[in-house]
Amino acid sequence: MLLAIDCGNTNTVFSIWDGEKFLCTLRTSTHHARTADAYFTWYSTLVKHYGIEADITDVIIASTVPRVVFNLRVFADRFFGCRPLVVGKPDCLLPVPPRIDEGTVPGPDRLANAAGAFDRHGGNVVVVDFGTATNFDVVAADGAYVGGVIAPGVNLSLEALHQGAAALPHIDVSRPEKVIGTNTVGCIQSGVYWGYSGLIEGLIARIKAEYGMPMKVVGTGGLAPLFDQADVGFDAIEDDLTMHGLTVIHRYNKENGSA
Ligand SMILES: Nc1ncnc2c1ncn2[C@@H]1O[C@H](COP(=O)(O)OP(=O)(O)OP(=O)(O)O)[C@@H](O)[C@H]1O
Ligand SMILES: CC(C)(CO)[C@@H](O)C(=O)NCCC(=O)O
Ligand SMILES: [K+]
Repeated sequence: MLLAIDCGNTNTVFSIWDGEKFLCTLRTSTHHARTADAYFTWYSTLVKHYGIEADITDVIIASTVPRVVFNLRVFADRFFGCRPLVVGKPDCLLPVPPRIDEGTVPGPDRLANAAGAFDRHGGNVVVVDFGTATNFDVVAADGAYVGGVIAPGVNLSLEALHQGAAALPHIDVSRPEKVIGTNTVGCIQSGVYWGYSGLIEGLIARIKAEYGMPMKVVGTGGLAPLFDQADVGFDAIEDDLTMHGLTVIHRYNKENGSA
């Protein structure tokens, strides 16, 4: 069985893949100082709690935080006796290499999104991924990741507003009915929700115009369903897209002798 690990700047997600389906998904905050033993204590407690019989033979990691990879390698080696595939490292093959400016190191999560989107939709896709940042990942007809957009994430924007403006409280993002807020919270909610909806809609329109061919738009990440309520232009919402991409990359490496 495969353990797929997606380390974002905020959260780290583990999913167990039995070759056909995900048996479970576990989430913890990302901390570079977390040791291999701490990962295993957390992991084994939850796997036992869910009553899962997991015989892990393979591990694949996509990390946007380079420093966490060392302890995750130790974790894979110590507890599963395997050398993990690390997306973005030279020994991890990609089904299709990215086509971006030389010297650019694309986020491994974006490479996984591209592989996952191509497998499900066959290219000419833009993935909109809501995490710490909101990234738009453009996947060409042949499955190559060809770039996109990085915008400040929704929760990061709210936090920045709270940090930078003494009289503004911290609030959670939600969909206000009205655009014209009549209290402070309502005004902030409108600015972030309707402002961000405009950002998404506008960027999708500009990406499509520049790309020049019909594209599918797939939303993923925790806040995708909330923004789908504003009809920003998603054709599909797939909350497991990054993880699915990791299983695709893993399978490709197995088939091509690199894992
Ligand atoms: N209505 C909401 N308001 C605020 N946050 C929400 C809401 N719904 C979901 N979330 C957040 O979305 C997160 C899940 O998003 P996701 O895993 O895509 O990104 P992340 O973990 O925040 O970022 P990264 O992947 O960059 O670490 C959850 O941690 C949750 O806090
Ligand atoms: C944009 C984020 C932060 C999104 O998780 C991540 O993919 C990243 O750190 N990327 C590196 C830069 C790039 O993708 O071009
Ligand atoms: K993510």
